[in-house]
Amino acid sequence: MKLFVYHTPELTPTDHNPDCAVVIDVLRATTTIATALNAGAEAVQAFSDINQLMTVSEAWAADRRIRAGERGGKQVEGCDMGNSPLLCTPEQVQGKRLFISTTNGTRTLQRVENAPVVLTGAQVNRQAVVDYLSQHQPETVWLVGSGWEGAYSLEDTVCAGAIALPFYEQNPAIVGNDEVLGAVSLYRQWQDQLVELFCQASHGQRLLRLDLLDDIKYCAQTDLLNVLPLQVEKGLLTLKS
Ligand SMILES: O=C(O)[C@H](CS(=O)(=O)O)OP(=O)(O)O
Ligand SMILES: [Mg+2]
Repeated sequence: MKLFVYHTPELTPTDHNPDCAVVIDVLRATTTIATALNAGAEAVQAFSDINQLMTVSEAWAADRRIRAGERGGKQVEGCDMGNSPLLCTPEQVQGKRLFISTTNGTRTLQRVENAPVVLTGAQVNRQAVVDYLSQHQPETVWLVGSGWEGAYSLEDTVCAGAIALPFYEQNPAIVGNDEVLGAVSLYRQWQDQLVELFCQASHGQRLLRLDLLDDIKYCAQTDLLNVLPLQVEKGLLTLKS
């Protein structure tokens, strides 16, 4: 197995796909996806285009769907919620499909949708991702951060390091690109102070300006949820059983 870390979807190679792609958007899309599925959502369907989300979700009865639309950290008009994982409670999502479109994470999912295996990872389900990779040993694995509008995001790369660390410690030869070592080093440095790191990050600063410190604290909880979102068809994620 070779691990490659890409800080943003724009930095991934365009001429080939990996055997397995792990989409990472800690603040907040992949944290929200893991939380919603853990809370009993039937599935999560991701859209990079909000208008397409609204059209496709129209076919679902209002009591069987939740429209989660976010741009710039704020809820999109006409949606039921924005992108906060704290709203994905069993009472809200049980048995419903979460239709989600966010600023960054849903674009990353689109970028890697043709990979044979697509998973979503966040700090909250880090171990579930590690367990899958350890068990299945894909030949090439991309850990793809979502960044922010094409720019680097600390929180996504530190999560990539959290996933890569156990493999690197077991066999340094798994390193596929320099970014893996950078991510592992970042996580080693900050693993016990993730809230502090996230609050210093540009993304965390944006969320703090929106009074969303509780979201940051929730997203920083390592291995909170033993769930693994798996793409079963392009853009459609369910729990890996
Ligand atoms: O909803 C979020 O936290 C972000 C948007 S922003 O960076 O807060 O403006 O979207 P995501 O796609 O989860 O990075
Ligand atoms: Mg993000």
